[in-house]
Parts: sequence; structure tokens; C-alpha cells
Amino acid sequence: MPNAALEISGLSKSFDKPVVNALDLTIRSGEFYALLGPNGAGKTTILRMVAGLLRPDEGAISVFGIDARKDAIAAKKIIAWVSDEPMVYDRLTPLEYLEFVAGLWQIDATTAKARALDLLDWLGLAPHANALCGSFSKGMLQKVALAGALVHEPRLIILDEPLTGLDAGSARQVKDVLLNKVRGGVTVIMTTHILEVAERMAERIGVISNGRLIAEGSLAELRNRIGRGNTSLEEIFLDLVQTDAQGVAA
Ligand SMILES: Nc1ncnc2c1ncn2[C@@H]1O[C@H](COP(=O)(O)OP(=O)(O)OP(=O)(O)O)[C@@H](O)[C@H]1O
Repeated sequence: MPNAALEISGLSKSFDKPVVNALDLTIRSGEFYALLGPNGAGKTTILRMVAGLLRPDEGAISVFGIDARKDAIAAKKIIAWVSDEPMVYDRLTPLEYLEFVAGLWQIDATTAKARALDLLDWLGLAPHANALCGSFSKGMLQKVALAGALVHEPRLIILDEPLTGLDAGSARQVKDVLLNKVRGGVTVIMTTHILEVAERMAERIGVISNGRLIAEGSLAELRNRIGRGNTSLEEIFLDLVQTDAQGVAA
């Protein structure tokens, strides 16, 4: 697809058993895409391969036309990876941390500071900009990690369960930042178990089960697919996953 942010084809990964099975997945440029699936379906494994943190057994990954397996550094420059386990240096303040990360990306100090202050402001961290991260709650650390992932202004933001554990105010700040990024043309892919978030925010939803994409589309398309007009995403999800499990067991 010419305007794809991400094109995955034939992607496979096994640990002691197959976890990702010949996956094909295309995310359009500028799209907000939610990846759903039961525990252990392979979502994190897929995203870790896209982010260049895990080597696929087979398959191709293209990020805005860059072969992410052959030219991992070029791909990483345009990707943000936000894990569900934030890694931030305890002995730095959020501002120092963001300036440090910006330095790794060779962003000049003035731009780095301006971006860092904007991100801290959007995420409600401005009052804590000069406190040590070691004193922060897990939710605050999650927001600092998100800010760190965005400081190089990536074109593709990949997030693994970004809202888990956040209070309502923090979740709203994170959602607003992501929606603003999408409005600015950035592509967002995130996993979530909060179906309401996928329902409200995502333009398209992909359902992963046993390492394969078993359904994909807008909420309306998924509803049509299971043949009921007013169904909630939760019912659609449970229906799809149960049907897939029956198929795998048969
Ligand atoms: N490094 C690893 N070594 C061995 N097995 C692994 C490794 N990483 C993941 N797995 C296994 O791969 C399977 C898929 O895990 P993955 O974390 O991708 O699922 P998930 O869909 O993200 O699940 P959840 O919704 O619970 O986060 C699981 O059975 C998991 O135990």
C-alpha cells in the first residue's frame, strides 16, 4: 500500500511454541489503530518485533517504506515504542530525562527543552518537572516514559497498554496527547484491554488470537461481520475470540 505507515507480511515468531503465525497486517498512515486480543494472543510480541526489540523468525516489516529488518536504525528513528513497563532513570528529573533522551537523538538543546516543556505540560507533569523521578508513582513514570518516547517527534507511535494503571485524569491527558498527534498526521498503534478506549478512539480495530489477525475493521464493520447491528465491542470481541478458539480446537 503506497501510504502505509506499517506493513507486516508473513511475520512469525516461536518461543517454545508458535506465538505469531504468518501475520499480515497493514496500518495506514495517519490512522489510530487498536490491537485487541486475549492474554497471551501475541500482541506484545508483534509490537516488540516492529519496534526492533525482538528478532522475527520469518517475515517482513516495513515502516513508511523502510525495511525495518534490514535498516533497523532508520526505522527506529521514526518509531516511538512505549512499553507497559516504564524505564526511567530515578536520579533524573523529568526535564533532565527528556533532555537526555533528546540528546541521544541529537536534537539541539533549545529545541529539546521546548519540546520537553510542552510534553510535560500536556501530560500534567509541569509541576513536577524538577522533582526526581525516583519519587514518582507508577502512573507518573508511565507519563514520563511516554514523553521520552515522543521527544524525537516520531511518525509512528506504538504503545503497549498505555492506559493501564492510570487514574482518570492521567488517562485523559495521555488520550488527548495521542489524539492530538493523530490530528497532526502521526500514526498510532496501541494494544489495550480497555475495550471502551478502542471503541471510542480507534478508527480501526484489529483482533489478534493465537498470533493471527482474526478480524479487522471499524467498529461498524466488525458489527456487520458478526451480523448484529447494535452490539458492543465487548460482545463482538468475545464472539470473535470464542469462534476462533473453537476453530483452533476443532
Ligand atoms: N521472551 C519470551 N520467552 C518465552 N515466551 C514468551 C516470551 N515472550 C512472550 N512469550 C510467550 O508468548 C505468548 C504471547 O505473549 P504476548 O506477551 O505477546 O501476549 P499478549 O497478547 O501481549 O498478552 P497480554 O494481553 O497478556 O499482554 C505467551 O504465551 C508468552 O508467555
